Amino acid sequence: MPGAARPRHSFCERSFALTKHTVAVLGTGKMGEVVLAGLLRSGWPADRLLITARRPERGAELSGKYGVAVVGNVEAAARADILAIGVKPQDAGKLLDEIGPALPAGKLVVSLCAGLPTGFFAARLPEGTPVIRVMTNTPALVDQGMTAISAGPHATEEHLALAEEMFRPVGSTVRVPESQQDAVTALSGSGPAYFYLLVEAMIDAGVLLGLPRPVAHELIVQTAIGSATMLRDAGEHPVKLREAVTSPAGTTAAALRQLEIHGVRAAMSAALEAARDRAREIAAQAV
Ligand SMILES: NC(=O)C1=CN([C@@H]2O[C@H](COP(=O)(O)OP(=O)(O)OC[C@H]3O[C@@H](n4cnc5c(N)ncnc54)[C@H](OP(=O)(O)O)[C@@H]3O)[C@@H](O)[C@H]2O)C=CC1
Ligand SMILES: O=C(O)[C@@H]1CCC=N1
Repeated sequence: MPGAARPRHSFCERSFALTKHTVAVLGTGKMGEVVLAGLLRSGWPADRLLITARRPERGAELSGKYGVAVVGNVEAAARADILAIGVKPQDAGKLLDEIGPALPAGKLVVSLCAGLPTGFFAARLPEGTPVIRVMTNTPALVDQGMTAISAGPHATEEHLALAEEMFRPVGSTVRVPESQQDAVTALSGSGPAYFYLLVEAMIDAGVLLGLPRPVAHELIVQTAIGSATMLRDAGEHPVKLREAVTSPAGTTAAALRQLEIHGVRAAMSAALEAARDRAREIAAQAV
């Protein structure tokens, strides 16, 4: 994971609300680090950030890299205004048992956890604690993240705005009803992995066709970037963009035929359903 780059916005350029808040990331693994690095890149002062880690060596690594204080979960919960929960869903219950009983009033809890409903948090935290559920993704590392935000119990417009302030500097944000979060997780939360798998498969196919691997890699990565940029900027439906590539009786039509024969659409649909179902299962199994 990359270190904190030069801030793109100064702290004073940041909006109103956040300037007075301290954020703690509880459970700073891959996604917690993405959030931490994003906040620092966007100009958040390191002295307004706290992190927790289960393993001391992980804490030391992060504090050396980012210059933020590593504290225990209970201390983080006591000192910070916003608690970003970055542990795996399976570890969330234990963490909440640790911080819940002593959690002072007025904290905002922002869950990054896939599958877990906000009710899971509310049931383990003092009555009245506002909870927000977000589903972000790893491209936030390069400020191209996609973050969907849902209000849970006691979360007000101000809390939603705070969550947006946290994630907007690292990509796009959208508000969705919490009932849509498992589908969001299947699409954009896990989505980067699908693209990486496709790219990997295309590179391998290029090698099979006789291209040197570095050449195949460069060809496909740039093609992915170009295609993604057109999807975002061309204002055209993906079908139109695909049709523009597909010459009559040409190479693309021959390839697309094979993709259809091999069930690429059905595979995508089944994959996303499986991800959605797994999110539901995680929630059902959470203790
Ligand atoms: N990876 C992704 O692309 C995405 C992940 N998410 C969500 O983000 C969350 C984290 O996922 P990810 O970053 O991949 O997982 P990681 O395992 O990388 O991160 C979880 C971290 O939490 C630490 N941890 C566990 N329990 C505690 C505790 N009690 N106190 C302090 N730290 C603790 C773990 O420590 P240790 O190192 O010892 O295991 C680990 O470093 C999950 O809930 C996941 O659903 C959401 C969107 C995308
Ligand atoms: O695989 C997972 O469970 C997490 C949630 C979305 C992306 N990674």
